[in-house]
Amino acid sequence: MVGVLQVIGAVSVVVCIALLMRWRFDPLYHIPAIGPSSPLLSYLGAYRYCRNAKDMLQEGYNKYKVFRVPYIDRWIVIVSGPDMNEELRRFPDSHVSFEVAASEIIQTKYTIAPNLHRHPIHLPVIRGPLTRNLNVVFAGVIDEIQKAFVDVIPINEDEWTKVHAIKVMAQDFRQFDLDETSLLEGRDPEYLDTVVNFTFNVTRGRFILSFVPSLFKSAVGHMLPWSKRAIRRASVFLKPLIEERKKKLRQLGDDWSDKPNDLLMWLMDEARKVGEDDDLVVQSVLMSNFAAIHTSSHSITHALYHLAANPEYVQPLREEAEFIIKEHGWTKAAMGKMRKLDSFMRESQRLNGITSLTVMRQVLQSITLSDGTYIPAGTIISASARSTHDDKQLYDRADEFDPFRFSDMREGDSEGLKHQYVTTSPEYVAFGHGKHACPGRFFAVNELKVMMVYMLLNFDIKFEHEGGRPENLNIWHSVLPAPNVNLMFRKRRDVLT
Ligand code: HEM
Repeated sequence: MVGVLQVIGAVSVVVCIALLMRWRFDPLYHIPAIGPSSPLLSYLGAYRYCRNAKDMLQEGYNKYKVFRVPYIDRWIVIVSGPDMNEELRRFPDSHVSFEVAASEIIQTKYTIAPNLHRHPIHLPVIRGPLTRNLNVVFAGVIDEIQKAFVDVIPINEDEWTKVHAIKVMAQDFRQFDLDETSLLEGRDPEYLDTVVNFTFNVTRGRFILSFVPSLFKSAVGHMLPWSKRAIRRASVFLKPLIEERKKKLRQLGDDWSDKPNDLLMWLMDEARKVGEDDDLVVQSVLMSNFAAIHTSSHSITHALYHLAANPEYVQPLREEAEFIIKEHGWTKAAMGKMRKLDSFMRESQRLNGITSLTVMRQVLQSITLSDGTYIPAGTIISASARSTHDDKQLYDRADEFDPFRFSDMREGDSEGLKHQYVTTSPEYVAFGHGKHACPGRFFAVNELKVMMVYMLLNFDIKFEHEGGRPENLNIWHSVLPAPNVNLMFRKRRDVLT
């Protein structure tokens, strides 16, 4: 018995020494940690970061130029302030990589699809044809939005109708999910659910993998069922459509005069360029929707919460929208002219960006930052969007929602474009900044504006229960609109009661 206890004691001592050595000789040891950094205790810090990332990031931002926060299974190094944000985005792809960081954080290979990890064809499509064809896509989007609203917000003539904002906005976005599949006869509910639930399943898979040691990640990752199931289900709907288009391509080639100009066709073209088949097209439709649906639905929900909390802003926004639409119709040009709305949306996103961390990169070759901090290869490094946007040196009354702060800045300003919703800068990183800033933002901004204008012009909106704007929910660095909140919609009357 004594012998067994001695062995257990000796093993425990060896494990403790090994953990202490690993901690002491961790190449990130010299970077200040927020929360405890010692072995095991750092998990308490990770638990706190999960619930309270905002405060921990703010603490680091106030104290240090470079610091680290504990994520589930690793440390993330954070830089503070616009000058460091700018420095980070300037590192070349040979030294730091957005793709590797994203795929490490999301575990793309297992939670989305291995093929997509090798051939991210959605990127050139979103950057290229989707953005170039915004005018063409725009007409379809307006049509779809109008149809979608009739489906998801059934309004009674004179009564208030209860609407669960997050759910309804996500439903709305799935109904015009960037490709002709949304126009499939009857908008098949199974396909639409597959698209929307995909995000949830990616998050679930990622969460499970975070508890799996690196050595076993591949084995466990390959066993996760959800992305395979989603790809199978989406294939049932997409593959016949893809096949039909391929047949036409074979028959007509360049003479196909009414070749569709939509996401599905652009993805098919891109897959052909990299020598891949229909599976990659299906995966990239899902990936595009993954990138688009929840980001957009959360952003608009945040903005609606501000509108419901501050009904005094409804009138100026309505007046602007009515005036501009009268002159320019429901066009992309009209959306571009709505500066107050643009500012309202940008300000909502300044305070409620979908993530507290942006400009995230994985270091491929060790780098040294301008303050002398050495960052070894393999580290994930990021800017703190949350704290940058709360910085009182950058924004007057930074903690207040001031909806027209950006349109006021644009008044008579030769740098007007600098303050529009799509523009990124070291001070405004809600869409990231630099080469890997969100490529879908040009599409998203127009889409969100059309939805806001539609709601402003057709509905009165208030919270089900009074008491102001509900607090956001922060889980790790994700910033979600308060769940379980109902908004009340009513057919618009000119005077709000
Ligand atoms: C308001 C809505 C949206 C928000 C707030 C948003 C935000 C972001 C952010 C913060 C990033 C990471 C950038 C970084 O950290 O440097 C990102 C990347 C990305 N977004 Fe968006 N996004 C939105 C809508 C969309 C839409 C509609 C699409 C697709 C049409 C899209 C496609 C992407 C893609 C593909 C990336 C990865 C870029 C890359 O790999 O270089 N996003 N987005």
